[in-house]
Amino acid sequence: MTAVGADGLDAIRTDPSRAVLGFDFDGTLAPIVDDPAAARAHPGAAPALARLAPRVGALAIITGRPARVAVEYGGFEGVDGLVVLGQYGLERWESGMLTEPDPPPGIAEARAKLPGVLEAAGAPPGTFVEDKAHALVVHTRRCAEPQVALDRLRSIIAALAERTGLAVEPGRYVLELRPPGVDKGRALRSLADAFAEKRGAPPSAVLFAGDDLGDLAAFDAVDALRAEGVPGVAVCSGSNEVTELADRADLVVDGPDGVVELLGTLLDG
Ligand SMILES: O=P(O)(O)OC[C@H]1O[C@H](O[C@H]2O[C@H](CO)[C@@H](O)[C@H](O)[C@H]2O)[C@H](O)[C@@H](O)[C@@H]1O
Repeated sequence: MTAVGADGLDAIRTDPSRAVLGFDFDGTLAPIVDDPAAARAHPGAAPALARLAPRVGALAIITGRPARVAVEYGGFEGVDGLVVLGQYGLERWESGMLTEPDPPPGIAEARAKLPGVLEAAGAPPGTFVEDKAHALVVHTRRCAEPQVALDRLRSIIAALAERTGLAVEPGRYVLELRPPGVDKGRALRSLADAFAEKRGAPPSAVLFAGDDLGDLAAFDAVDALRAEGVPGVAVCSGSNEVTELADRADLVVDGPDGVVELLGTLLDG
């Protein structure tokens, strides 16, 4: 644990009612599995979030998943006060209400071209596409050599993104084509700013926990808030697939088991 991270945790425990907490879903609250449709939150996640929600300033899941999917797979429907920011902040779910924009026009073109592009690139057996309406995700986890497959597809997915006005979000054996202009850092920042506006004072502390490259933007937001005087903690849900987050984190825990254990200690003031 870094010294500034320990200060951030102390600040949360001292004044939880003004703390802003954000959690990634896959790999952080839900163990990674081969089939994205089979992912489910750790059984302790929803109960721990339900205990925290009424006691903290803001509590959010910030995920690449569609918000409705995260709510369903997480079992978060009954967690009063929880906000789910889906598709990297494009969508907002709160108290059963979902707000989402129309999909960007480039998605339809990318959807039409992607099968041909994958075939022309010689995408290995096991490669498949997850269609999230606002984004398309190319998965290689089920290939015989997932990293080799991902590396083979990187440049053609980047070229397709360029042609269709989309951004590429790389992740754990995935390359995602998604709308530009959103990321988890902006999403976390918007939560902190909304809290400050509503309460007339900045949060007492901010925490974000994640496991994948898309979570680094939220770590950047924790750093930026810290530079403005808000104590912060960046938590890495550790895995042997991604090392970049552990290098940047204040605290590394043992995957979703470790994250759920941490959730249970955040009110131990
Ligand atoms: O922001 P997150 O909540 O971490 O979502 C990011 C992507 O996660 C999903 O893929 C990851 O989890 C799958 C299920 O465990 C796994 O099979 C895959 O290899 C992982 O990359 C999801 O399918 C994507 O749509 C999300 O963007």
